[in-house]
Amino acid sequence: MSTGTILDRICDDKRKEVALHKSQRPIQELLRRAKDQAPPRGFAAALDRKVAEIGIGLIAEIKKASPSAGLIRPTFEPGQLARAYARAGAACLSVLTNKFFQGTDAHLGEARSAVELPVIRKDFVVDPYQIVESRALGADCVLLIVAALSDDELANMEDIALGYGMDVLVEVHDEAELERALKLKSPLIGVNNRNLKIMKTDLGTTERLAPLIPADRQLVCESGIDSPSDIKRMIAAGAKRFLIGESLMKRPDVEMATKILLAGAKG
Ligand SMILES: O=C(O)c1ccccc1NCC(=O)[C@H](O)[C@H](O)COP(=O)(O)O
Repeated sequence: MSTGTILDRICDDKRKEVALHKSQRPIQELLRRAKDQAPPRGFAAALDRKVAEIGIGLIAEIKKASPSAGLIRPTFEPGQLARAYARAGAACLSVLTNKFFQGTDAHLGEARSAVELPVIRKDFVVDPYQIVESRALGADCVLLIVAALSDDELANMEDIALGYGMDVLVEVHDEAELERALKLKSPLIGVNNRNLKIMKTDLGTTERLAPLIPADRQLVCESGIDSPSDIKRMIAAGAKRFLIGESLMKRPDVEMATKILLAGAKG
């Protein structure tokens, strides 16, 4: 019988998957592939540019399914979705490569090769091997979830990612995790509004944590943003950068839905 949160379950599964990958693809091979990649596209810089240009930096997520919502988008073509998001004015893409979200590593390459936007590999990193693997797949940024890692693991994996020139999005859910995140070097601090214990989103999380984020860090408001009024509320709390998946993925016309969200947030 499984205990703990969904995060515990996903991370336990990921540890097994990484052990298998290590036996199939030795680290030396990944190191070579990571070295052969073109340089990262500059994820944080792309967000900054969009914030300067239109006031909002959107990380638009390519997400087929999720543990909380089940199947979100039955018709799913990462390249097409990436182009739709790019046309609508997203700054960056997030691509879920985790099987709990019906994501695959191939989705990342398909989305990234379709556009010029930087891409975060959205997965559950539990081992430094996955940082090298992410770069070998072409990722421009990786996610480190504070709740899933020790301080030493966070610092080590952040160093490896920064060494490749990738950006790192450090994700927190509460004050204690934020305190730990601020010991790291990365400027991008993701505040995830999704409570993984009860699987509900609460925008009050960003409202609570935003004032605790120093001016030299950039808040990324993650999860549960459904409408222009949600974005307006989060802007009032101090957010300019957003990670949005489900509310865009469930619309048949993703480009139009993204344009409406971005335009409505300004008005
Ligand atoms: O989305 C889930 O159900 C979920 C469950 C367990 C761990 C993580 C989960 N989501 C990951 C994310 O951070 C979101 O995909 C991302 O912030 C976008 O959120 P949303 O706009 O609510 O799809």
